Amino acid sequence: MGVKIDIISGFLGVGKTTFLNKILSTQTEKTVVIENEFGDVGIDANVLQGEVPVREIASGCICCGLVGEFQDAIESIVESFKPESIIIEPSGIGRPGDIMKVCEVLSKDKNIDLEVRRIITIVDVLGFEDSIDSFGFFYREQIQSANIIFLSYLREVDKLEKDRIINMIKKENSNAVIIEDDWYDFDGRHLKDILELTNTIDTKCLEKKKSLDVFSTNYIFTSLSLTYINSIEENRLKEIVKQLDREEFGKVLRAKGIIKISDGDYIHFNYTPYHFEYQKTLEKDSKAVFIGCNLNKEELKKAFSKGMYN
Ligand SMILES: Nc1nc2c(ncn2[C@@H]2O[C@H](COP(=O)(O)OP(=O)(O)OP(=O)(O)O)[C@@H](O)[C@H]2O)c(=O)[nH]1
Repeated sequence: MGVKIDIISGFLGVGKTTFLNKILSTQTEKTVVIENEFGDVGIDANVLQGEVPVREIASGCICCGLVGEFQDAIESIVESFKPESIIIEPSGIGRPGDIMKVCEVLSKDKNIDLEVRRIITIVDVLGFEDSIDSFGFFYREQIQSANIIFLSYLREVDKLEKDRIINMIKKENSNAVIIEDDWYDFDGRHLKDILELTNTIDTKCLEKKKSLDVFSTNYIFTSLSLTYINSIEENRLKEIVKQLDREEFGKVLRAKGIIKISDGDYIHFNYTPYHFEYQKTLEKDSKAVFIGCNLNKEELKKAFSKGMYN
């Protein structure tokens, strides 16, 4: 039997790693995770919990710039772990169609029996319209490739708005199962049950969704990684977030990291233009990643270094 591939797709900051963590807690198959981060510094591998081995591929997208590395990773995982399944979390600007293509090439050329079982796409209902307007080409592809779609931040919209967004998603993909309940509250078992229901879906319909062009997301998105950031005041961090919202450092679409705040605690923060939150963490390895378009990297660096001395 071939190795089953599940892809957890979705734009920057929609909840892919959170979703993955939930399903890993109930994993019964012998599984390996491939975690792809666009930035140079990986944050998500630290966040993943449990026993499942995680292979991290950073500094680009496994569907364009890092195809070779991705192929090598699959080959070595299959050879050394002999997994029953591989869960791939592409970066938020990754293209599932291209990942499917790579799996197909590996099956044909290297005789590795891989079967794309599911493409799960998570959509942030608050960011949907903005993102489809700004990044239609591949944002749409993430939705169109899915055979199951989960919705994030449902609690922040009313029923009317939720139905409006779901109708727009259906126009992009009428074949996918759209889970209309708030998955964020579900435990891993519940999510696994939902996913297993979609096992019966004929994944052949995914065939035609493979990308045909050679567009690379690396051309429009850039990232900045900061390491060894000194402590920063909580209020200063909140000020920086306001600056991010005002696009003072370019269009920052995602920021995340671990930093020390001035009372000595470390926090794990998550930012998108629609959400900002942070909580205390036991990690003590300061690092942050910013992903966006036209990033003003020098100003961003300065903002954080100012924070050190305030
Ligand atoms: N309240 C709420 N928070 C959410 C929801 N989905 C995600 N989050 C939070 O959003 C933040 C980002 O989630 P991640 O799981 O890191 O998102 P991601 O898609 O892996 O992000 P990338 O690193 O950009 O790929 C985390 O703090 C989550 O707890 C949701 O539906 N509701």
